[in-house]
Amino acid sequence: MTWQKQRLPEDHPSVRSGGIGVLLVNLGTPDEPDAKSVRRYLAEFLSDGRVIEIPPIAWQPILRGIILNTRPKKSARAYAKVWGERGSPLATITADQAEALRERLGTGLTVDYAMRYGNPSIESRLVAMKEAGCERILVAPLYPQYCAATTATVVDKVGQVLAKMRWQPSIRTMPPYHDDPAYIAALTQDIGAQLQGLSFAPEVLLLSFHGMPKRTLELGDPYHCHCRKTARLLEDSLRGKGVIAPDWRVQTSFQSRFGPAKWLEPATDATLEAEAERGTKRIAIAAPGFAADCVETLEELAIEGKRQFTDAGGDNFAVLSCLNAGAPGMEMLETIVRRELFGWI
Ligand SMILES: C=CC1=C(C)c2cc3[nH]c(cc4nc(cc5[nH]c(cc1n2)c(C)c5CCC(=O)O)C(CCC(=O)O)=C4C)c(C)c3C=C
Ligand SMILES: [Fe+2]
Ligand SMILES: [Fe+2]
Repeated sequence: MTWQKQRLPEDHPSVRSGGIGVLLVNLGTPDEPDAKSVRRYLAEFLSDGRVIEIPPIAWQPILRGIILNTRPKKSARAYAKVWGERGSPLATITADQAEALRERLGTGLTVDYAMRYGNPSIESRLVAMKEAGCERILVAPLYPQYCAATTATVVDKVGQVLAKMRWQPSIRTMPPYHDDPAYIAALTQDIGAQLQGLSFAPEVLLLSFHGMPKRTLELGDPYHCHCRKTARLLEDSLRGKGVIAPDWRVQTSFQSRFGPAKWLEPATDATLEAEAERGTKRIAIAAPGFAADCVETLEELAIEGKRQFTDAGGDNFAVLSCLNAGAPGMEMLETIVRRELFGWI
């Protein structure tokens, strides 16, 4: 980034320009694990028409009258179980990913992170990057599988922020990377290392993705297909590299159902129970669709999932960590980000 003072009239404001930035974006999380903070976060998240595809006139009374009076208390209890010294795991890990990427890309680039809902907001970070002189910004939604409720809403938000700027930076957005060889290789390496460290040999490796209303698949959202393709490529890679034994089964499921509508199936909780009931004693779960561990992996899978599996008769249960800011995941992110910055750096 350059501090351009050359040949400006004395009374001309100084402007920073010429910089290039990368903005990592994840979903968002409450500021604190209490009902008030969770309520504020859920109110923003669940008011997004990309997330709840019901007309606001019908949805807002349900949201304000029922959901925001019941769910925050329950969700806050889940967040409290996984909250770390530095705060929400999702925010902490995303900050660590930005730091690690900054080190890998070198000092010539500005690397920051934002949350689609909550803090730090996309608006605050984009404005800060522009003020720091970034004229070109790569926005990188940390979602391997494209989904309107996640990827598209980040791009929508960026558009809303740009709409308020007189002097806009040029923007690129990182594409989904569900079938990128760098992503499959990172998962293979990371999952392989974690499986080797287990004290038991699983009979089943369950790949659990965040769910979506089934209707979105019928409306043309590629999310389900992206998840299925990731699962297929990952299983092929794990088998091809001898990471998993030939007799292990690899299953795919969808977690975190929200509301009464039909969601993608099979559901993770039902799969865990069904596996235990058919006699599976040892299971490992990976969540390849989450770039960072969060309440959905650390509480819903690691705590609730374990209870569901063992209550139904299972013995050994392990949830593997997400790629987070570890070397395989950061290697992948650096590869993809450098590719998307082509021509800019
Ligand atoms: C990884 C992709 C994700 C998709 C697709 C997704 C869709 C989706 N989610 C909800 C509702 C909730 N999700 C919640 C948490 C949450 N969701 C994702 C990711 C995806 N969501 C993450 C990374 C997180 C964790 C956030 C954290 O702070 O750790 C929650 C909040 C928690 C709770 O109350 O259970 C809700 C609610 C919908 C409705 C949806 C698609 C329509
Ligand atoms: Fe979600
Ligand atoms: Fe959940």
